[in-house]
Amino acid sequence: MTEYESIAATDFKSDTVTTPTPSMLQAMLTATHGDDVYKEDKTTNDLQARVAEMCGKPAGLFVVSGTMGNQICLRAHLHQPPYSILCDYRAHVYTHEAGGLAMLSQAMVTPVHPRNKIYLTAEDVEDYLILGDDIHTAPTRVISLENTLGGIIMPIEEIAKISALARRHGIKIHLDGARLWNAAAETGIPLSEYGQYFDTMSLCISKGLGAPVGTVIVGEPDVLQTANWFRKQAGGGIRQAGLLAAAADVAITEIFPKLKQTHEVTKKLASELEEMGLTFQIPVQTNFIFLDLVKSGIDPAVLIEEGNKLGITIAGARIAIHHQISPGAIEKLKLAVKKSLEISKHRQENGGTNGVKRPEGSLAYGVYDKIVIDH
Ligand SMILES: Cc1ncc(COP(=O)(O)O)c(C=O)c1O
Ligand SMILES: C[C@@H](O)[C@H](N)C(=O)O
Repeated sequence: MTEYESIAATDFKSDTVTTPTPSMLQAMLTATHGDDVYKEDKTTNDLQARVAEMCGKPAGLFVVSGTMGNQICLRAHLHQPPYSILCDYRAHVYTHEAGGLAMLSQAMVTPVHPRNKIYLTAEDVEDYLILGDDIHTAPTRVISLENTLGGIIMPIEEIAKISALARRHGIKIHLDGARLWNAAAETGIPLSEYGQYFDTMSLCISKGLGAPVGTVIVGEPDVLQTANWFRKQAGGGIRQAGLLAAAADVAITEIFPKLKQTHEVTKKLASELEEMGLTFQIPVQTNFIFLDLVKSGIDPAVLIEEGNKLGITIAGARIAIHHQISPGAIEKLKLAVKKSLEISKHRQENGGTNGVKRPEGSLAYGVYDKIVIDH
């Protein structure tokens, strides 16, 4: 396969920017062209079966995005409002899915702050479950976990305890597994071992795995049939889905095995940034580095600007590493950070402020660091 350089080679804003490899594009040319709304596309059906089997689940459904995957799984678990969904206060399903839980599911959310400030524990969850039928409440009907969350791997022992807690109370449990591939690659734990603890899981193939489009949700056939109904309702029925499924299939085969290497690149960069005096908001465990710009006194606007001058894209405190990031871009990122530190030091030495302060108690999550630039 000929060497190529992706436009994502210099883009640190997310791992969603990964672009299809030549082999993915090649596979698209030979994909089947069945109509997936009628379940007639072999390439799509084969992908769904492959991911379901990897996760130890009986059924899979190909959808166009992680947001759709999460929202239709969660909606499929909900039957009679009032009800609520319990999740981490930073969870993507709560913070970055356009209010879908309120609008599509008409659900209340119980956003929980982990005591350890890193990942939810069974103790955290148990303290906030809404049980019983008190008419003042919206009982918890689904627990939604995220692994990885901000690159953090949730220990499977904790997942097992939370799953047992959910099942003890007849509560459904969903995993936003947009980056479960990263957790599995880093821990060596098979997807199927994670799958045993969840009623549904949503796995994105369009992030670190690099497919152009697509997520596969897995679970029991009846639940996915209901989810498929909501997919269709949202206009998510896909005609010749095989073109996209073919690329996704190659992404799993070719890029999933490379994720561990991406994590090593991330950790090496993190240690070099630490040597420069940087600190991080949360531990670096997979493919994300969350710089603590407040502690280091770096103004995010300066960091973004210094990156642009060097021809790389930095979005803020979160540095996302993926398989298409070039070694040259890594060097430029370190230079941008070095320059930003110098500018901040110069400002402070001349009586200025570094212009950065974080509202109390906020742990920024998502694409941009939610900090106030106090000009
Ligand atoms: C953890 C997590 N879950 C779900 C999603 C949603 O995926 P999509 O952007 O494909 O809707 C994202 C973002 O891409 C994410 O980071
Ligand atoms: C922005 C957010 O939705 C996306 N999932 C990301 O991690 O970049």
